[in-house]
Amino acid sequence: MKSTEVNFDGLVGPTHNYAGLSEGNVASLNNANDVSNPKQAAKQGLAKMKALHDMGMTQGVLAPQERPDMAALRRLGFSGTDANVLETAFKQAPTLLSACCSASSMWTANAATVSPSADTSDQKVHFTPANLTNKFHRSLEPETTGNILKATFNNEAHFVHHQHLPDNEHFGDEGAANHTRLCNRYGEQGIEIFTYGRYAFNRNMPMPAKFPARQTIEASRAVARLHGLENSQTIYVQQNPDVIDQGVFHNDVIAVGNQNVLFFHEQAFLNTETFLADVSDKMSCDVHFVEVKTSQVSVEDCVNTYLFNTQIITLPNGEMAIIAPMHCYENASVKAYLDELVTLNTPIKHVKYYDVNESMKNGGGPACLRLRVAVNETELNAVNQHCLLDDNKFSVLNNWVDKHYREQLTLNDLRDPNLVSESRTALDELTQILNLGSVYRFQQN
Ligand SMILES: N=C(N)NCCC[C@H](NC(=O)CCC(=O)O)C(=O)O
Repeated sequence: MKSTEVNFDGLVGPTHNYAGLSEGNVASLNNANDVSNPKQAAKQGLAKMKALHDMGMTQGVLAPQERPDMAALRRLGFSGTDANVLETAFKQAPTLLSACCSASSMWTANAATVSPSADTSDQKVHFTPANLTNKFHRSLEPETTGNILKATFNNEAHFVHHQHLPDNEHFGDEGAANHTRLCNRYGEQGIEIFTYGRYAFNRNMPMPAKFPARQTIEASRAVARLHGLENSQTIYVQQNPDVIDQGVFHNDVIAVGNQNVLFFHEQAFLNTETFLADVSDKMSCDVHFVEVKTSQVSVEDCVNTYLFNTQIITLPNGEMAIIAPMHCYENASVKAYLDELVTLNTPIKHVKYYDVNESMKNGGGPACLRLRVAVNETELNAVNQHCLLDDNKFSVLNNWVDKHYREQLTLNDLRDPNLVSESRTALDELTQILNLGSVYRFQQN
C-alpha cells in the first residue's frame, strides 16, 4: 500500500511574542522584548505550508493553543475579572504573564512523538504528547496538545493517543525534536532514534554544564515502551553535552533524518562511531550518512542559521529537497555548503529557502514548525480531512489570519483584555474551519 509522510505544521497563534523565555535557546534570549508581528508570523508559516503543498506534498495543519492561558494565571493566584488578572500579573509578575501568553505551541516538532504503524506492535500510529517540563511556558501545552491531536487523528481503529509522561523533570520529554525515524520506504518498518540529553536517575553520566538538557533517557525509553517499539529497531543516543552548552537545546538543531539519509554535524552526538555502526546494523538498506565537519560549518553557524533545523522531504519524483530558512541563504559558508551538497552523491538534490523569520527569532526553524506523521492510504483517509491543506483551505486560513490577528504585539500589549476575546473569537472560528469540536477550555465551560 502507498505510504507518505505528512507534515503537520503548527499555525502561529494570535499572541505570538518575544519574551525571552527559553534559557539555552540563543535566539529566544537575543530577541527578548522585540516587537512581534503575529499576522506576519502566521502568514509566513502558511506560505511554507502552501509551498510544500504546491510541490505535491500532503500538508496538514495543527491548531494553536488558547492564550493568554487565563486558567494558568488563576491557578497561580491572580484573581478577579480577566482584566484584573492580566493587570495584576503584568504589575507583579510580568514574566509569568508573558509565559502564559506564549504562542510556543506553533513548534509542533515539540507537540508529540509519533511512531508510524509499520513500527508499532499493534500496527497503529501512536502519539505521545510531549510534557515539555523544562520550560514553564511550554509545560502549559500537553493537555490541549492531546485534545488537538485526538481531534485531528480521530479514528481509534488507526490512531492511539497516550497521555503525556509524568510532569516532572525526571521524565522531561520534548517530543519529535529529539526523535528521528529512518526507513527505506515510509510504509516499511524503520528504526526509531531517540536522542536524549541526560540521565535523570544517574548523575554520574555526562550532562551539559551550562544549559539544561531538556530530554532524559528515561523519558525516551518510556515513549518507546508506550509505542510498542521493538528493541531491535530502537536506538538511544546521547546528545553531545558540549553542543547543548553552545545553544543546541534540541537535537533537531544539529541533526535531521529522512528515509535513508541522516544529515548531522560531527559534534552532534556522543560516541558517534558506535552510533553510526548501530544505525547501519539495524537498517535493512544502505544509509547515506551526510556528516558536516566543524571545518565546513561551525556549531555557532549551525545555531545561528539552523542548517539542520531544515526539513528534508521526499518529493513525488523520489528526489529529496531541503527546506531551509533564509538565514542559511544569507550565511556564506552555509550557503556554500548547501550549494555543494546538492551536487554530491546523495538523494538530496534541491534546496529551497523560505522566510520564517518571525519564528526563527524565537529559535524555531522550518523543522520546528512541523510534526511528521507517516501514514498509509487507509490511515490518511482516517485523518480529519479538514486539517489537510489544499488551495481553498490555504485561502480560508489566510483570510482568517487577516480578520483576527494583530499586526504587532509588545509585552505591554499582553495586559489588554481585548486580546483574550480576540484570541478566543479567532480560535472558536478556527475549530469550525478545522472541524475540531471543543478542544479549548474556554469552549468547555
Ligand atoms: N527545535 C525545536 N524543535 N523547537 C524550537 C522551539 C523553540 C522554543 N522557543 C520558545 O519557546 C521561545 C519563546 C519566547 O522566548 O518568547 C523553545 O525554546 O522551546
